[in-house]
Amino acid sequence: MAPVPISTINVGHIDDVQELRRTKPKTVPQRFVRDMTERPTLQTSLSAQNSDMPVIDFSKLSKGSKEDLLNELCKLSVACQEWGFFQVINHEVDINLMENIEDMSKEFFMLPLEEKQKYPMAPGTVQGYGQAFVFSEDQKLDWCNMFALGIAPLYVRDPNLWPKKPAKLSETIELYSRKIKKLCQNLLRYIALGLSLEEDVFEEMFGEAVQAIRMNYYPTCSRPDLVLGLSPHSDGSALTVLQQAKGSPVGLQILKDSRWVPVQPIPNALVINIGDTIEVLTNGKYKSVEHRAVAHEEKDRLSIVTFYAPSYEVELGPMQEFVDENHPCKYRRYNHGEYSKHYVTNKLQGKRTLDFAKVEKSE
Ligand SMILES: O=C(O)CCC(=O)C(=O)O
Ligand SMILES: [Fe+2]
Repeated sequence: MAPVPISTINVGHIDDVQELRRTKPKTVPQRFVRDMTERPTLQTSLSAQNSDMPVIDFSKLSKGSKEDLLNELCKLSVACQEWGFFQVINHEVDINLMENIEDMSKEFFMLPLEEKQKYPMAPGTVQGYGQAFVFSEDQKLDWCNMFALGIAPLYVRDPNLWPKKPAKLSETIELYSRKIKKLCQNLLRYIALGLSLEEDVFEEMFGEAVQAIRMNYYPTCSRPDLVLGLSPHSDGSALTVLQQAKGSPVGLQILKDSRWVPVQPIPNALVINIGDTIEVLTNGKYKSVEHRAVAHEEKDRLSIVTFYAPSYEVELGPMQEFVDENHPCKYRRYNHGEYSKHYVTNKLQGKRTLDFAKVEKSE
């Protein structure tokens, strides 16, 4: 994703959260303390209640009877309309591979700071080790360390940022990303079928898809009630695939009916969410839902997140199938590369990133 001119950015000193935790375990610097309205303990956040987020059985889509397929497509469609999120089980991504990437990512985050800082995330960029989307000194920081890499096409890669330690992490990321790509391609096919579209419509439209990976490591926090692990946002992708490491506490929350609903991890499942691209293409029928992560007092948490999006050259807008007199066109057409630039620079303004493409209502 295109960087903002670095000369224009002053982000001040950004504490490394793991170091902060190690050296001053009781301290939460002011820059991490959220305004009252953003804190996770407000009445608006549900904690006791489990979410009923739909669970899709991938094997029923790929290998089931015709009846299984139709039932599961129907569930998938409801999930995308009402939740924008679902968990997928029996997804054909090898469990050992998932464990390997988890273990190695944890090992990476446990390395000394000097080692991790060999791959720095420069202000205004979104690849490398550090905090993404920090653009100003006044901005609140997330209680999180991130390590992000562009995966595909090859031109989005920065080879200097691919880690040398642990020895097999880079190789594992490569293999994992190929399997997740396959899953995204398949899910997009089923999403198309569930919308009564040709099954290859998204793949053909997207061209050479852009794929990126981000590991989010949330250290424990002495005051999880004051901070956020990750600020509220919707994803700028078409689809996002999120793996929660084994033993992770509940951390992801999604905004549903104006309440923050926690996502209960299901062992070996992957969490999938609809990103902004699919919301635009379906003219808002499928939702790119806001979500955030909260910190935890006793348990650290790791998530491994893949973003799958169209090629930057692609022009996007609502498909004609989703626009009629009852469903007026909500989004204008735009270039996905331009949108991606906007996404990176605009997250700090607390606006929905899709406002970029909203069609103004004329009275
Ligand atoms: O760690 C999580 O659960 C959320 C991650 C996420 O939303 C993201 O990386 O975009
Ligand atoms: Fe996200």
